[in-house]
Amino acid sequence: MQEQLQLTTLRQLTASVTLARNAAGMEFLVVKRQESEAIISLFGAHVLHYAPAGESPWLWLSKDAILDGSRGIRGGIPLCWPWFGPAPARVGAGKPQHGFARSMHWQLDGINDLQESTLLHMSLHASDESRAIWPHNFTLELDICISNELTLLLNSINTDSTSWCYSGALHTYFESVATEQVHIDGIGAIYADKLQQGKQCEEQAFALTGPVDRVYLHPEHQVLLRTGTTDLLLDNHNADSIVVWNPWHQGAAGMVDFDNEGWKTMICVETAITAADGVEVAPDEQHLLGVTIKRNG
Ligand SMILES: O=P(O)(O)OC[C@H]1O[C@@H](O)[C@H](O)[C@@H](O)[C@@H]1O
Repeated sequence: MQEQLQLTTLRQLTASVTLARNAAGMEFLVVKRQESEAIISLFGAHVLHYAPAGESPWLWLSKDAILDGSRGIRGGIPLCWPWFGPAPARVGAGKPQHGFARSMHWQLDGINDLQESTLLHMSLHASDESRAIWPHNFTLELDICISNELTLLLNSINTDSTSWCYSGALHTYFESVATEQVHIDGIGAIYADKLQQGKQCEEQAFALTGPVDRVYLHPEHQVLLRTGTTDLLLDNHNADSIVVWNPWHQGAAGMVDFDNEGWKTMICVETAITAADGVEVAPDEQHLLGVTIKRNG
């Protein structure tokens, strides 16, 4: 993966973490531990890669992902915030899909290199740039915990004098062996089908046989994803829904950063808050959205 990204090491930050840069000048944290490895971009606080040592990656990254900071990265775990999907009416027209957190530079606040895990603490603060898109003050904190499992905790803190609402997602792209090998349990049967203008549908067992863009409305806390190589458990924290997305070949062809064959070996299972009004956060209050991805059994 480090080769695909063509990273040059800048310096060792801790025993497990090095700072690296690609040819476009983007900075990355490369985590190498005894039991696992990960790569995180400071642009978007974006986890691009996670794999248990010696095993195939759990996350999918498009071969055509654009890694120059001009747009969000296709693959890994983009952070959709402070809204999911097209900007809601309360925000106004002409705002970026999935918000702005995935396409801004984040601050690295600290690294805790522990024997059982490596913790990365990152944050994004309101700025003139963010207020031009969303006129509120906030601090967004992301804690990433890397061990034999991967945890992301996204904490939305209201530093403003009035309440605001947010929605969003930990928009995880998983690597799979082939579409027919993907099985998902625990998402429930009821979903809003974004391919049918949000029509509410019901399907008892999920099968990936064509394009899907679905918001599962009554998921269980724990979702089981079978990718063909690994059975993964997703422990979702405070999500009101799970989004499942695969654009299939027609959809992928319409995206410059989605490699032509990539749709065959990916599935997005997203830990999301999609309610139209989102979650209200009062001044000085905070709200956590999180996921732990781990091997089943
Ligand atoms: O191209 P983007 O902005 O990264 O979005 C990718 C997809 O993200 C999914 O979460 C949405 O449900 C889809 O509708 C969308 O197409």
